[in-house]
Amino acid sequence: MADSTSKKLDFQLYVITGTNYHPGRSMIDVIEQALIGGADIVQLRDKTASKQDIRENAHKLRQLTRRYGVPLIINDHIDIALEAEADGVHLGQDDLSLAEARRLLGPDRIIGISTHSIEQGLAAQAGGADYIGVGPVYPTGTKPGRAAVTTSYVQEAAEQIRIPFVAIGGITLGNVDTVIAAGASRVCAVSEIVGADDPAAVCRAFKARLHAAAPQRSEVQADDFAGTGVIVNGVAQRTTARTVWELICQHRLEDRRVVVELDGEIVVREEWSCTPIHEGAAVELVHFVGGG
Ligand SMILES: Cc1ncc(COP(=O)(O)OP(=O)(O)O)c(N)n1
Ligand SMILES: Cc1ncsc1CCOP(=O)(O)O
Ligand SMILES: [Mg+2]
Repeated sequence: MADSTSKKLDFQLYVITGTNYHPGRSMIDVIEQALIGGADIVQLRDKTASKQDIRENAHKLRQLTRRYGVPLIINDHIDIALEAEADGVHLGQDDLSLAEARRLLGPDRIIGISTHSIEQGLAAQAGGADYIGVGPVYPTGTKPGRAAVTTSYVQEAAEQIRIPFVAIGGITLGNVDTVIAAGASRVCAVSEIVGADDPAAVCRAFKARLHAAAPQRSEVQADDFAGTGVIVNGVAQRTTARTVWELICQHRLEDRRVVVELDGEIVVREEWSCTPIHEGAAVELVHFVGGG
């Protein structure tokens, strides 16, 4: 079975594989770095490998994403998604139709649809897509020959689309603030993340920007979730943070030097985004002020 028992899609940072961007490094290592940095959802996309290789990578990614409690989406191949027990598929305008995909996948699996105009976005929403891709926002070598939709479509999507939409295409740390300002609260990147020397650091930086733009997002969306009771620096409180990293962001400490102790044990920085916050957790967030 896929891991998502409900399809409540709660993500900000979507990472897609792109092995051509990291010669000499394994796809699993690079994606694990992205997960350590806080990527919330992973897509396996490989337009050149044999079906057998994609199948094997799907199984490896399924194991990895399961360890991090993160959904796995397979690009294009419904049969591989089912076989690898992925959480869903991503399909483009020229791929299998949404109706046929839903028939094959059933109601519980996630279906994401690429859209390049507000008309396509509204059609995918009406047809039962779980999320839509909005892009490419900027021209990108990862999808050569596809015209950019620009931030105008991001703005239209923010005004009119009621299911989650994710901005994709040429998004970097240099332009993500513009994309967020246009109305995106979720972004997806390939080359900027998997081509980086330090994918974890790039993901942390993306998450900090997304969180700075919408610090209340999870509180607003979590209408059926009153939060986890925790004690932070001796103060009892409820938090919607799912991980140590999210808690740090909620306390606006993401850009500070912080030492974290959870139930008396130090949590090293590399583990912040994969360390869950549990009910009753005692957390010490020690940050250093000024000087060095
Ligand atoms: C999140 C997301 N958005 C868009 C795409 C592109 O899908 P598609 O248009 O089918 O193109 P290919 O990826 O198959 O080349 C995507 N994969 N993911
Ligand atoms: C698959 C896809 N679909 C629209 S843009 C894109 C590629 C995004 O890659 P990058 O983040 O490297 O521009
Ligand atoms: Mg496709």
